[in-house]
Amino acid sequence: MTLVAGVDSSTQSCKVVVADAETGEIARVGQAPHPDGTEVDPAAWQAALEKAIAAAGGLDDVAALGIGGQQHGMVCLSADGEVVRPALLWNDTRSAGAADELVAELGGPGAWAEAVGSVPVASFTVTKLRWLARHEPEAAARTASVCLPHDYLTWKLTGELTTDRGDASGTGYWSPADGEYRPDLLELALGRVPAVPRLLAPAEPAGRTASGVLVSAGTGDNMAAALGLGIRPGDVVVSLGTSGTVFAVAESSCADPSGEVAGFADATGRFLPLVCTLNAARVLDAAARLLGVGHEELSRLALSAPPGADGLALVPYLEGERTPNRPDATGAVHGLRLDNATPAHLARAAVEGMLCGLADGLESLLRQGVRADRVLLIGGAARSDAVRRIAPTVFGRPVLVPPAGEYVAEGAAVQAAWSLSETSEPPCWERPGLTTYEADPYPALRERYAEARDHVLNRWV
Ligand SMILES: Nc1ncnc2c1ncn2[C@@H]1O[C@H](COP(=O)(O)OP(=O)(O)O)[C@@H](O)[C@H]1O
Ligand SMILES: O=C(CO)[C@@H](O)[C@H](O)COP(=O)(O)O
Repeated sequence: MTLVAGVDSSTQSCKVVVADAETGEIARVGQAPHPDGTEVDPAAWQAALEKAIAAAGGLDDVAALGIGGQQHGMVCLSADGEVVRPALLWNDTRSAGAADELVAELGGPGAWAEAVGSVPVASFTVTKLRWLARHEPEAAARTASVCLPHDYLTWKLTGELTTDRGDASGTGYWSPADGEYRPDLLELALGRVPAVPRLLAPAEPAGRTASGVLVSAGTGDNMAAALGLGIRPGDVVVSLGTSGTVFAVAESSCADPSGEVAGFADATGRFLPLVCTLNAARVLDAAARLLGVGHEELSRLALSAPPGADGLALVPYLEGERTPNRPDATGAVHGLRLDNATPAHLARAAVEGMLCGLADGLESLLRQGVRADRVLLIGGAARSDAVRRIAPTVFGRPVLVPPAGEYVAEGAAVQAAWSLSETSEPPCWERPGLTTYEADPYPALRERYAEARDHVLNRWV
């Protein structure tokens, strides 16, 4: 039996799975936490990766490894390969002003959608480079090359600075439609063109570790999840991790001038239209903290309240929001009355509010012509029974839930096996059984959320 390993170096932690390269059967797993915060020293990701690999039994019997990583993070390297400053992550919103500048300078959102398939907001790497040039000119001057979190870890393993089309498509300076970098946009942002990772073909190896383990190209976490689930056109994935994402695999590229849908590339040569919210699983973390309960009790409370929480509506912009682009917004609770001022109603409103943000994202995808024959629900918050049972009410359609698993890491392992086999398409591993959750739609809930979502305060200055 040949074993491969896959990694999910995500916002909150690093997860590793070791699997059979032919069947995908999981043999071992490991995990290690990441530091909190929206800027992180990449050395912390490397330390967590080493711990998670050790927890997964090491790589001595593994033939290939792939790295899936949180998208967009700006990793700046000096000429001698030192990290110039902590990486700004996808959920850092300090470059929101820089994003507005760049959008205006290129000629508006439509120009960016045409150039790179997406309209940059603070999450995108290109806006972080502009912020660096304006606010940390010395660090900008020392930046010889810029890469992404998964590129950094792959580089540390192989000595090669490479990337893949999936993660490159989230930078704001690589075009999914053309398959090329846009050095003009790098120069617009930073004032000069730094070195960028060499782009690898989907199954092209990045190199080998010192001990000889083959390392695949790696990719962004959502692209890896699509691989891990084996989704096809017609499938839509709702991922409820630190970020909330709604995405699908498409045969052609997308360019949404509204900026709601990011026109990313996937890890196989196709495309990955995606909507991302800053707020997802941590909305439920916050609600549990407010109520002084754990996730199981929060779920029980939420299910004990009626759909719509008797008019209590929670707007989940706890970290600002990316879609809609409200980087300075805060969360809000509306419709509070004596009869709905209960822990159960607040728990229900938190689940419904979080899901409504993703339901808006699903509608944005549909407006771009994406087919949603099936909606799959994954991510940490999908472990919640309340989330699984309430999601069909909010989405107005059934949701299919695979067994709790690390589908980003499994997708990275699929890519590792693909790099070993060098076949034209990735290996088709046996997919887990899906549990269907159905419920009566409750349109008034979405109408109530639409009434509430614009009535929020900006963060306290
Ligand atoms: N049973 C649960 N109910 C609700 N949230 C949960 C549950 N289990 C884990 N979570 C939350 O899921 C999040 C981690 O999900 P994960 O997909 O691993 O995030 P990421 O990949 O972004 O690091 C954490 O915020 C955690 O609190
Ligand atoms: O920014 C995006 C997608 O555009 C996020 O999906 C990040 O890739 C973070 O992912 P998680 O840590 O939430 O898995």
